Amino acid sequence: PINIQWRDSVYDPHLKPLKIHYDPTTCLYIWNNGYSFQVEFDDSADKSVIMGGPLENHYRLKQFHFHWGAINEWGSEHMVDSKVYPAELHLVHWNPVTSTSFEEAIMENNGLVVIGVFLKLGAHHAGLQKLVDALPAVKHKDTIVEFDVFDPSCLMPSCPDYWTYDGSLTTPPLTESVTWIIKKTPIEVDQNQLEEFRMLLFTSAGEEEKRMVDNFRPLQPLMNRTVRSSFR
Ligand SMILES: Cc1cc(=S)c(O)co1
Ligand SMILES: [Zn+2]
Repeated sequence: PINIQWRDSVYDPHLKPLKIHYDPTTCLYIWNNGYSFQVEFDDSADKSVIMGGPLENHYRLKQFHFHWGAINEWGSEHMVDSKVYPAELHLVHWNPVTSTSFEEAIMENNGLVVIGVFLKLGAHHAGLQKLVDALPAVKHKDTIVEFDVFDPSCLMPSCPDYWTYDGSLTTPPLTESVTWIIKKTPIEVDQNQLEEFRMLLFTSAGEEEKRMVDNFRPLQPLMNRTVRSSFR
């Protein structure tokens, strides 16, 4: 993740609007992978896909997860002009044109697209609450709960503006295979919803409990990369 300096980003008039078509019935389950809680999707067909934006072709939704802090002062992976948010949603997609599976796409250039959405403290988020209500069932690492019919579009801000840059995964294998699309406008969630995230555990049942908080990676230097914006 990087600190997006608004003034260093370059408006690219060729960037198209991002097109998102998620099929709620492709939602499979939620699980605690010991790093975040993750909602997995059936990616065996082009049912939940994104296209447009900076993308050459369509990409399939595989999973989404969040990164958050122990307190509201930090938690997001990206920053905007050094402003951090209490949490960040990542929707992970892979390229079915150049790869036959997500696992293969991870190792490919342009294999993955991750849409990042900032969460800020504010109004209750009704769409998120369905997810939050399921979290007690995945409190411990390697627990899983069925979670069907959920449309992650409800977690998208209505504002179409985004930044985009080519980067890497934020966790091993850290391959430089990711096109990042970071939405400019955060979504609002309330204090109780953030606190439910912080009730999850990194640890398995029976182990000494470690709260799942601060599961974000530190900023990386931008190096010679350019951040493009879809808006002036
Ligand atoms: C594949 C993948 C992507 C992200 S962004 C993450 O945090 C973990 O795994
Ligand atoms: Zn992530």
